[in-house]
Amino acid sequence: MRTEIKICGLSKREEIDAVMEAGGDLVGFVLFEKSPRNVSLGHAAALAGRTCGKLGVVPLTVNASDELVARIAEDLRPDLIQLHGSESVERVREIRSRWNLRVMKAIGVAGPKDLEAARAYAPFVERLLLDAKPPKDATRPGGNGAPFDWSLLDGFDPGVPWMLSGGLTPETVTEALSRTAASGIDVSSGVESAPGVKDLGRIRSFIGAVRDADRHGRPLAAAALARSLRVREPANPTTASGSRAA
Ligand SMILES: O=C(O)c1ccccc1N[C@@H]1O[C@H](COP(=O)(O)O)[C@@H](O)[C@H]1O
Repeated sequence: MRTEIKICGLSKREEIDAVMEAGGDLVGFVLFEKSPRNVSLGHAAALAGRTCGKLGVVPLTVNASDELVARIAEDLRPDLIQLHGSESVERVREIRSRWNLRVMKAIGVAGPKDLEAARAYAPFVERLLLDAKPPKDATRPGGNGAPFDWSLLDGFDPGVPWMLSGGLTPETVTEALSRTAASGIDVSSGVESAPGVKDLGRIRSFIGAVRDADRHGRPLAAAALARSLRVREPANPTTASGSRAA
């Protein structure tokens, strides 16, 4: 199986090139002023152009206003919008239907109740993103380089693809992939030399470690994928013309 890789908080063209060359899938642009990775929408649109459609573009927002969501939809035409604030299920549904956007909802995880909360969003999103719950005095709800207890994720199967994030690094990602069934993985701080300063070598190492894990097999993730495909398979398969298959 191929793990989906998102590298978040990019601000330079050479970072996009590094993700593309190393075999990443998604690039994230932070549209949140309190983050050291904040970029303007115009700059994000220029960087998105650099992907030439070879990487998925994911703007990250925190409780975005209608105006910002509308501008993102219009100027960026993203592959997914990452909602990393306290957006309610109703707000997620509105963003999806009113602006026709595909949504990745981030949930801060510190205990089983947070996973219950995550499940409530599952029918209305294209991805869930599980991140560490931020400390009370944090200035931002994510991008804090903090991991959480992955054993909470044992048996977590929300019925929608989900990404793991929170304090991942090139050194820890292999273990994260062996211990969880995440279909994707997201990183920001762990591929930086200082807050907001991406390190191209660490980006390459991170993506390389994920692709190595893919090559060696990820039993938990493969089993989860097989289960979800069985759920989608019709009970009485028919041919394309509608008659019962032989
Ligand atoms: O990266 C940020 O600055 C950020 C700001 C506000 C919300 C989320 C943010 N980043 C996301 O947080 C997780 C974990 O990041 P890290 O690897 O622990 O630094 C990741 O999904 C980023 O997309």
